[in-house]
Amino acid sequence: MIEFRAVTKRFGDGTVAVDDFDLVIPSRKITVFVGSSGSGKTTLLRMINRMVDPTGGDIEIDGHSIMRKEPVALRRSIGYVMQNSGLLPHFKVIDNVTTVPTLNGVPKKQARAQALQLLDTVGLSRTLADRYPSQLSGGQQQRVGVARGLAADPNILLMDEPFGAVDPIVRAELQQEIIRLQRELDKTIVFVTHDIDEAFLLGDQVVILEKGALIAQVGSPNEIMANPASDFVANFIGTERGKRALSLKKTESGTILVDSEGRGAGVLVGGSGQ
Ligand SMILES: Nc1ncnc2c1ncn2[C@@H]1O[C@H](COP(=O)(O)OP(=O)(O)OP(=O)(O)O)[C@@H](O)[C@H]1O
Repeated sequence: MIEFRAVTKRFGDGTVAVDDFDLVIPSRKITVFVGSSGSGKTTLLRMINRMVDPTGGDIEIDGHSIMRKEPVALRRSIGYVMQNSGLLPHFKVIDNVTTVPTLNGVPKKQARAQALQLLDTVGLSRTLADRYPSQLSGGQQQRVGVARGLAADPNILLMDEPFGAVDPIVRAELQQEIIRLQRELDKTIVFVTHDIDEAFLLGDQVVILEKGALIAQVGSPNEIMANPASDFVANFIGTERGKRALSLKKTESGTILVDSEGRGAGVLVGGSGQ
């Protein structure tokens, strides 16, 4: 469990990116921070592994304050995946994946064998191990980024808009991979996105943020959709419009669900749609 307690981050120029933030992030679930640009998502994420230190409050992991942990060791014990994969361009795929375990003292041969297994885990062929990042597609690079994030076998995996730069089809594949990986590996994943559909697809817990990391609403996707806490949330998640504003329409052949444009979106199953 990760717990934020009254956490504030004021940067040197006076910008308050995070203002008095409280949240419990449950273990072995996916928590998604979603909000518009500048709402403080990345700052929240980076405070978990001390890439950014809070200026107020405390963050605990399993009851222990991160402020008492050595930042470099903490950072190496938590997986981090960022947009554009963050791979080292002059390192081969395999060396990108083994960097952190090697720094942690894992013998080279063992680190290499584990890295090859991780390529399997993220759905990449082992034949790509000796390529350089520029010789991979964007989606393959992101998979390597995920393998690298998992390399030290961390309990916590932080993901900062990891699929922002890939095309929608590859993005959908990668989203399914994350759902599968979470089920298989049982990690605590904290995921940042500005895409509410991605947040609802991946999140067990979704945290909708306004400027200053003010929590507009926190809950499961179903809770938020069924009961938006404010007009801001309703507007942000699009309950009034688009594919989330579904209504029943009677047709000659039965009752169907239509979206706000009147396009067929599905049927109600279980008899109530007839
Ligand atoms: N190093 C810094 N110095 C000063 N201000 C910063 C710094 N890093 C971030 N900020 C500011 O803090 C606020 C929150 O930034 P943050 O990157 O956390 O937002 P975000 O929600 O992740 O945005 P995006 O979706 O655009 O990545 C913004 O106003 C940003 O300009």
